[in-house]
Amino acid sequence: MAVQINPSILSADFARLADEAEAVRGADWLHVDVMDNHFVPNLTLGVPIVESLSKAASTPLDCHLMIEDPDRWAPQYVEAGAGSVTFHAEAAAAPVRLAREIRAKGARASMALKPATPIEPYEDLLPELDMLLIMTVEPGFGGQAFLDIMLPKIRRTRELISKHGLELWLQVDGGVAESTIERCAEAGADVFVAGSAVYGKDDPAAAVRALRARAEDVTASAAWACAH
Ligand SMILES: O=C(CO)[C@H](O)[C@H](O)COP(=O)(O)O
Repeated sequence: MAVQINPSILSADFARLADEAEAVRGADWLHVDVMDNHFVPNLTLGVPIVESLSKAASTPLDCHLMIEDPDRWAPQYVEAGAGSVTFHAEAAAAPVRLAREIRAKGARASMALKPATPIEPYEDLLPELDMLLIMTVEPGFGGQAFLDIMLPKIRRTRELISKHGLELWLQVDGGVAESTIERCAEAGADVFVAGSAVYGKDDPAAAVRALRARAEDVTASAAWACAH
């Protein structure tokens, strides 16, 4: 199972988005944080910017919708060119129907859990998803400290994925940096979102390579990866 590094454009210069996308060439996906100032106390960007960025960027877009009413909006992000769309379990009225609609429109369907939301109630939904995102900060802002208390949830989620024999990607987002990525990889994550740890560096592409190397080192010998 390959490690994936997804730089979050929340920490990029929004006036130079196309250039910032090119600055992380070699990354697997560009993580796009969509915030509506209702689901989270911050406001970022919407469908028109995703549509433009999807045409300008050579890296596919992984859109993380931190918004109310994703049942209405998520399909529009697929139409705007996102290759993967993540909605929040806490916000979706009909998560199974929504995941099926995202897939039917041709994108990968993903669901996110805030730190206080357990994975267990969603075990039966996992086959409907291509990726599960575990937030390792409270969503809303970049540059927050990684929440170590999320590591057991990452472990339990990896166990559920193995138990059901699923090809589900397990993404972590928030405070992921060279100092924390190894703990996430050891616990079972294989897709890593990093904002300030990439765009906060002088050479963002080198930061992506450094993060990847650390995660790959751990994944090569991690019990969960060997058992897979
Ligand atoms: O979803 C997010 C915030 O809600 C961001 O993707 C995340 O916080 C990335 O920033 P950083 O790596 O600096 O923590």
